[in-house]
Amino acid sequence: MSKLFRAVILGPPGSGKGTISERVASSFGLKHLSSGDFLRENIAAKTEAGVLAETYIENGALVPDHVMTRLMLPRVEEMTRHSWLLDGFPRTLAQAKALNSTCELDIVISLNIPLETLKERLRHRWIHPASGRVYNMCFNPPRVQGMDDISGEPLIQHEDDKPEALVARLRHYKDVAKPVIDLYRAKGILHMFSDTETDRIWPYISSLLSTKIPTDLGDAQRATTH
Ligand SMILES: Nc1ncnc2c1ncn2[C@@H]1O[C@H](COP(=O)(O)OP(=O)(O)OP(=O)(O)O)[C@@H](O)[C@H]1O
Ligand SMILES: Nc1nc2c(ncn2[C@H]2C[C@H](O)[C@@H](COP(=O)(O)OP(=O)(O)O)O2)c(=O)[nH]1
Repeated sequence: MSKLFRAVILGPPGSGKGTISERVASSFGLKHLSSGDFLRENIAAKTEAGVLAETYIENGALVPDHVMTRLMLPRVEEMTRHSWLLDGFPRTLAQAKALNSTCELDIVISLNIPLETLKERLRHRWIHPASGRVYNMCFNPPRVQGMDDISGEPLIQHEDDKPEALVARLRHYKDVAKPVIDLYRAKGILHMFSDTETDRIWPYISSLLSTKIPTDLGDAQRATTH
């Protein structure tokens, strides 16, 4: 069997992690594992971890490391036959160390997007809460204003995407993410991308992954996932 490929995508809220992860998943056949989606599934299913996490998320706080690692590591460990891209985890140094002890990463993609761009994007971000589908009223608007394309249900805006909450949230992200980025830089697997537009970053990420991912992997995995 060809070697599996394991990647992490890092970046502040609104940097395009979800958007780029979807492109990586469909172009290279990697599984997109999103901590936010996984948390929402657990909250909806009222699992023990979901119940624990809910209050933190409602208050705009990070879920404690021990809850996150208990939730995410088994999910990562069971992916023994698939290549994957982790989005939203690890978020702290403790989570990054826990992930290190579970698996070896091939690359870490880090998105470096100017603050003004992030503020502008998140101001226009609307979400379908049940699925986590994300829209942007300028970049990828829904087909019908205010409604999810698939379910037709109403879209909402996160309280913490509103301008008042944003600046503090972005500052907090920077403090927490810096040691994680430093760790991956020291390991020599960090690739940083800076721009204001996902469409300009994407060709660079795509060509980087084309050089790193074994050529037969994309086809083999696509054949098993679709
Ligand atoms: N690795 C993590 N560690 C701690 N809390 C997490 C983690 N991942 C997600 N969360 C919690 O779940 C919430 C939703 O996560 P999600 O990644 O979907 O959205 P977000 O914080 O708005 O980030 P982004 O805007 O980057 O997508 C976060 O605000 C946080 O409370
Ligand atoms: N205008 C503009 N908006 C963009 C671009 N890339 C992504 N977006 C939108 C989609 C979302 O509404 C918002 C945040 O993107 P996301 O993929 O949810 O980011 P993240 O929070 O997962 O990191 O910004 C982009 O390049 N330009």
